[in-house]
Amino acid sequence: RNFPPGPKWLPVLGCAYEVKKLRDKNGYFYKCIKELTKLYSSDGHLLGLKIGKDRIVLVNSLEANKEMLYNEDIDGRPKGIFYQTRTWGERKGVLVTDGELWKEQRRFLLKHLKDFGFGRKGMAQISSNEGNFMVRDVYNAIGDRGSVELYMHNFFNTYILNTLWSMMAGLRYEPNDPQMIHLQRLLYDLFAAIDMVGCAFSHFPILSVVSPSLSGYKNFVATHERIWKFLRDEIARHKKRFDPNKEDNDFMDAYIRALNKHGEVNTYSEGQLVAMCMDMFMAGTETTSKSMSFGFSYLVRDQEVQRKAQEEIDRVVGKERLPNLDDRPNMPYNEAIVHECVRHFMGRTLGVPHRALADTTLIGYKIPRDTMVVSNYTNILMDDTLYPEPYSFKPERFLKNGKISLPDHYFPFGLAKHRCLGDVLAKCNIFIFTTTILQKFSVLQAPGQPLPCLDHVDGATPSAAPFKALIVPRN
Ligand code: HEM
Repeated sequence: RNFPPGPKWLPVLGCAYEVKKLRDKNGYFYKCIKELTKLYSSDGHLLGLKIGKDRIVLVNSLEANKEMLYNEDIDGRPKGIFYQTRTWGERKGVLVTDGELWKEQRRFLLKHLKDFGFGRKGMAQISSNEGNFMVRDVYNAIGDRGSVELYMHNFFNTYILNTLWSMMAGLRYEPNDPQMIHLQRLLYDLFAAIDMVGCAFSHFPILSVVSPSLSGYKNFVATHERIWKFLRDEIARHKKRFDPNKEDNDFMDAYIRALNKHGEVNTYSEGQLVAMCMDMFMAGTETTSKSMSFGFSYLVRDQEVQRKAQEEIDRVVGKERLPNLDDRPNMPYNEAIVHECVRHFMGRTLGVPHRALADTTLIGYKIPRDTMVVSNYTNILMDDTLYPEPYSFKPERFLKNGKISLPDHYFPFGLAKHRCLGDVLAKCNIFIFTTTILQKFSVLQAPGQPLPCLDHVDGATPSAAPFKALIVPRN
């Protein structure tokens, strides 16, 4: 009683059939949520669903989202086959865990990542170095031809991964590294096949046994097995060359030192290290590169935005040196582009699911313990009363009197205890990579190709539809 309004629940299925029907009709999960909210919720704040075994509440309004994110009774993360299969049946990592393990490990992760530059000058330097490699690679691709056509929806992936991986594992990869191309392809397909609230086998776990291929379970496990192997191999290499008398080179070293010193005590274990690396690999790269995929699809479509960004870059940085993070305070237009990229990405998806740790209430509705509670960012970041013409790319919406001004309703990285821990890196990378590319090149519609399409690829993390752009040196 007093559960948030939504479609009727049938035995076993819940309202899975109605959700599937509307999803197929609309093409996108967010459109399906919008239609269901309109049909069933008179105040629009919340939508209550039951899909198979999962009781799910989608949090639509700004008011309800703020209340939810600050409610400590909703600070859990979901349990179940989907979340635990990621980490070989156990609850590990920092992305979808809660309680003492999450608290202790999140603290350790942040403390030690800082030793390797995270959130500090070193991080900006790492990002600038990757910007340098990126420019080198584009010039190489152009050769003596004067211009080159490149796929832009995934162009930044490896450079973004490198900024994080150099702090996590002391490594960087070349964009044509076959293992990296393969891993990124696996991740892209995986994220397109699932939603933030799960997938067929998580709502109906029996499907993982009776129909492992069709339900996506087999693919889910196979992708994770490859990622585990990639990470375990790297951890093994780190362990082999670990020297207790030498300074740690990266986060893996710091964790191995802690394990060597104290053993697998409390929440510390080698499995936890693998899980944390996987979480960072997934949460840290897909999100930023897909934000940039949206940004560049709009920059190709709207040359006036590109022109204004380049005018500011030329005025503040000039042409001799590459942009760096110290330039950001003097480049509000380009900083506003960063926020607009992130808005377009998060505005097409849901937050990382929370779970009610106890019976509680939200906007006066009852939320029973173990309900999955998920922020509907589309509703906030694409609300035309908060962001007029929400599907246009308008950096100006984050500027006031020529300075950055972020409204209270802009929180694409979440709020409170589970707030994203990588926002500083994400914003640093988007700023450095966008300004570095636009300083050196113009990014134009490729001849014979349509303008980048605004329909995106749906999934747990949405992506701009694949598109090519023509890259022309500005000098
Ligand atoms: C544009 C880029 C990004 C966006 C939009 C984004 C957004 C978010 C959001 C909305 C959450 C969930 C907050 C909640 O549950 O209430 C989150 C959590 C998280 N993000 Fe990000 N993120 C981005 C980049 C990154 C990066 C670069 C990293 C790693 C360096 C990262 C690591 C994490 C982790 C570990 C969590 C879980 C935090 C926790 O539960 O304690 N994210 N992010």
